Amino acid sequence: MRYGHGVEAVRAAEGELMARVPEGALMQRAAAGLAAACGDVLGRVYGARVVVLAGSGSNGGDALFAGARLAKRGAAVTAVLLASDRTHEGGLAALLAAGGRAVHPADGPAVITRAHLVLDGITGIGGKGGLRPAAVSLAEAAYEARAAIVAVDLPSGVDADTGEVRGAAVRADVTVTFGTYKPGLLIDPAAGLAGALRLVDIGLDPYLGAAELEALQHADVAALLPDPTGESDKYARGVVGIAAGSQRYPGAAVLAVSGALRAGAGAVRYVGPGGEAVLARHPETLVSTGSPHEAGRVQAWVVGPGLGDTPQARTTVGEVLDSDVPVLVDADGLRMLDPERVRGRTAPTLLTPHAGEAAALLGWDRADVEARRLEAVRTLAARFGATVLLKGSTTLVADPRDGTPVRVNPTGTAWLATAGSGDVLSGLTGSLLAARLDPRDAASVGAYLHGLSARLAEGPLSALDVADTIPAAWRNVRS
Ligand SMILES: NC(=O)C1=CN([C@@H]2O[C@H](COP(=O)(O)OP(=O)(O)OC[C@H]3O[C@@H](n4cnc5c(N)ncnc54)[C@H](O)[C@@H]3O)[C@@H](O)[C@H]2O)[C@@H](O)CC1
Ligand SMILES: Nc1ncnc2c1ncn2[C@@H]1O[C@H](COP(=O)(O)OP(=O)(O)O)[C@@H](O)[C@H]1O
Ligand SMILES: [K+]
Repeated sequence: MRYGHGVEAVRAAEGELMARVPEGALMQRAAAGLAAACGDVLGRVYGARVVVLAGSGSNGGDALFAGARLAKRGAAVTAVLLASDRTHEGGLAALLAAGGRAVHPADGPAVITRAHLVLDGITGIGGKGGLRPAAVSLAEAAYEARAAIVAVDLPSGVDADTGEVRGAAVRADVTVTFGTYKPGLLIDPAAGLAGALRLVDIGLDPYLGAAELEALQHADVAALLPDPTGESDKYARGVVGIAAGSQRYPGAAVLAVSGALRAGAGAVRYVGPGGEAVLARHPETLVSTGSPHEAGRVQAWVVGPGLGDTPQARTTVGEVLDSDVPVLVDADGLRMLDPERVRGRTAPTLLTPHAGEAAALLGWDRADVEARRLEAVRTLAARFGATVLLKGSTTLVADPRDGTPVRVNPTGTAWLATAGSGDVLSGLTGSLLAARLDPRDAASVGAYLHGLSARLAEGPLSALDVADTIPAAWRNVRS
């Protein structure tokens, strides 16, 4: 598991730790890890041209001390001092003593043009808002120079706590972060600017407290996958009910059923007008044309994909919500939700909106959901008393229980932005709910397998390709 902590928790932990170690020790640990990462990026440090963009705080201090270490190993290091009257004194002194030099920002672009590596030490967790104009032109010069850009702790200009990007920000190839992942490194749009992440242990762990965010890794998913045992029968493995599709969108039914079958459901019961299309593709499906309560026993329901917005669809959603098993509501089903009705359910509910659907549920603009994903998903979970999986470039899963970390899915790929892939996710996740995973686990394992399937499919893919690759993703997690 990867854990993320916000600025307040990091500052508190730093305070505790600093009281126990010699002054400056943490910054030296950070700088040593940073210099080692720069060495890996450069391949050969001796003779490399390195530029340090040094802001006024400790982030600049980390970068300057790392620059000093690289200078000692034979790199030609130039610091561009963004606030020359407030530069970290010890860091600058160390760099100059190691043979580095310092220049004014106006001279920055000329040295950046020739650099092999640019260290972004403008702001870290103390940054407020986007980059200021002097820094913007340096960040642009670094980007144009095609130098490798290594961000110190965070790409400067992004919001460490939320992943928001409110102005200009550095676009890094690698971010070397200290002690723990900050939310802004894991959540888009900021995460998209961080490049590859590298965590340097500076000894904060014992003082960090409960995580705010979690990202599952292969081993975590492997431990949660519901593999059948010798005693399993189809009921023990989980029967999932799918109420999806319409005359107009029978394909949504096929895709949701595909997702469920590929994710190990013991059986899939389908209700709705798409039965013929479902059977043509998946003859093993138990199809009925009546209403959900006539379909027979299921361990979880998926309702909503391609359902349309008709009185019949509303009745279907209402009946499913009346059931006493976990329910996943997606797509059209989300338009028919009353928070009180969801809150009053006896079994868990999982909502899986994309940004547009989340915006409609919240009464926000879609762009605001995309900019403030963490706030959006938490607000929805609290309002509905439900687990919420917010889809998109970073899929987030929030639980209504207080203090439960939000899960961030690390496996997505933009190739998933293809019609119908969300329907596959709903069936896949419904199958995990039917296998009795806790809704938060079902949602985060579902998103993980879904993203991994798309990655394994490599390149352009259709939603059915995603479904067909789920077993390979399952094996990949197991291997
Ligand atoms: N002090 C220590 O021993 C350690 C410090 N670390 C580093 O210290 C950083 C936090 O340091 P600070 O609290 O000094 O804060 P930062 O260095 O992140 O930034 C604060 C400084 O930047 C200025 N600033 C804020 N927003 C700005 C903007 N948009 N444009 C330009 N300047 C802006 C502020 O005026 C302030 O001087 C961490 O991110 C990390 O890099 C630790 O990770 C390692 C241990
Ligand atoms: N830029 C992106 N990067 C990664 N995943 C994405 C991106 N855009 C969309 N996705 C994923 O693709 C799927 C699309 O689902 P959805 O929006 O419901 O589409 P549909 O209704 O066509 O099935 C979701 O799993 C979502 O997380
Ligand atoms: K930085």
